[in-house]
Amino acid sequence: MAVQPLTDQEIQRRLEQLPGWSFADDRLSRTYVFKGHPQAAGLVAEIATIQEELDHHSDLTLGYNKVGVSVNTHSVGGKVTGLDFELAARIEEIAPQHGARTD
Ligand SMILES: C[C@H](O)[C@H](O)[C@H]1CNC2=NC(N)=NC(=O)C2=N1
Repeated sequence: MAVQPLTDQEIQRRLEQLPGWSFADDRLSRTYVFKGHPQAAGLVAEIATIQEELDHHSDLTLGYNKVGVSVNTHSVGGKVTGLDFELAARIEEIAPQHGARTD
């Protein structure tokens, strides 16, 4: 079955498994905070690899010690789908390895 937008209720249910992520303006978002720039940049590089593997791409912002991730699914007109949650879960798996703060 083709990818479909999730209902608000389903989004809220899935967000319970992703502490730190939020839903607003039809996007899933999270900011990660690091000790410094190399760690933040390292996460961005690994996210890029995962995004190519999934063929699903977030908007990333790299600051001095922060990485912002924001994603929805263009092919359904910019709504949140299971693909966005799949990417978020993959990023959550690797962020601690780059020293992302857990607070
Ligand atoms: C052709 C290519 O598979 C599509 O454009 C993919 C690429 N990455 C994507 N990323 C996101 N976030 N949404 C999409 O619909 C999407 N589509």
